[in-house]
Amino acid sequence: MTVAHVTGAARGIGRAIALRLAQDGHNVALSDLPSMSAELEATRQEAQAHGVRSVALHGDVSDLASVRALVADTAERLGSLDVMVANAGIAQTKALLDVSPQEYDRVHAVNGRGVFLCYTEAARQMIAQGSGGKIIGAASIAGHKGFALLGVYSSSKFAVRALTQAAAQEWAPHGITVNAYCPGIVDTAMWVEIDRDLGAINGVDTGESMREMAAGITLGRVSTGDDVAKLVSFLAGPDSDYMTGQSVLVDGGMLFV
Ligand SMILES: NC(=O)C1=CN([C@@H]2O[C@H](COP(=O)(O)OP(=O)(O)OC[C@H]3O[C@@H](n4cnc5c(N)ncnc54)[C@H](O)[C@@H]3O)[C@@H](O)[C@H]2O)C=CC1
Ligand SMILES: CC(=O)C(C)=O
Repeated sequence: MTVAHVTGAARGIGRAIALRLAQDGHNVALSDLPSMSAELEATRQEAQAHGVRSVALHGDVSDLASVRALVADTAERLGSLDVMVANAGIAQTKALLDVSPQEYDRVHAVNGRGVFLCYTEAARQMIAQGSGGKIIGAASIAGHKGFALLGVYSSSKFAVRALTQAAAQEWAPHGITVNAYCPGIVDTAMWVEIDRDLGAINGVDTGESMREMAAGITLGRVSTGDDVAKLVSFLAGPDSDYMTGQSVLVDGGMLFV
């Protein structure tokens, strides 16, 4: 049985991925910030109901010591690390002229450095194990197009795509594939926050910004976490063995690139 680690697994897309990977038969290590421990434990219990082993771990993906411990604990408690899903991320909805250098750094610390640390620490473990692996990161449609009022967030997601391409080339000799998923508008707590902040900036009612963005979705609805989890299930399994360095849109047809 393979072992998958999912960061940011307490809620939203990470939770959906955790449950789908458990359903697929992976043993799962699920991690999130300590402040999310109740939600994380609920996800872990749901995952375990699929008949796999599961552990809940706490850590901050922006911190090297923390990510090292997450990887080491996964291998120690579940026997190996075969799939890393670097899902944790934060949003920021602000005009560029209003973003302080500290605010810029925080977004990149979680979304950029966090993915870098999860990718590299997972790769070190997989290389030591000697049996390859699958590394998967959270990018976004905002990693394909810079969105107004989401400029710093968008730049952090472009970074994920670049890291994914470079890592794929560097670690192919070790049998490790590296790919990213690029959701569009997913109905999670993150989008509730973005909708609220866009509404405040543009002076429109709650829900209006999401409705406006959703109007551009070819398939006519916003995404669920499960829509994204289906793609991650494929990327984590053997059917994607001949795929690496890709950042795959799963956006209902918002961007055509
Ligand atoms: N919701 C959306 O429309 C889209 C989301 N994404 C990306 O998908 C990923 C998941 O997004 P959602 O589930 O919507 O977000 P969310 O805000 O609902 O969940 C994110 C999870 O990550 C955790 N987290 C945040 N900072 C962390 C840190 N420093 N260390 C460890 N965990 C941390 C949070 O506690 C939370 O449980 C993110 O990377 C996001 O940027 C990409 C495209 C669209
Ligand atoms: C949260 C996110 O990535 C977008 C584009 O909405």
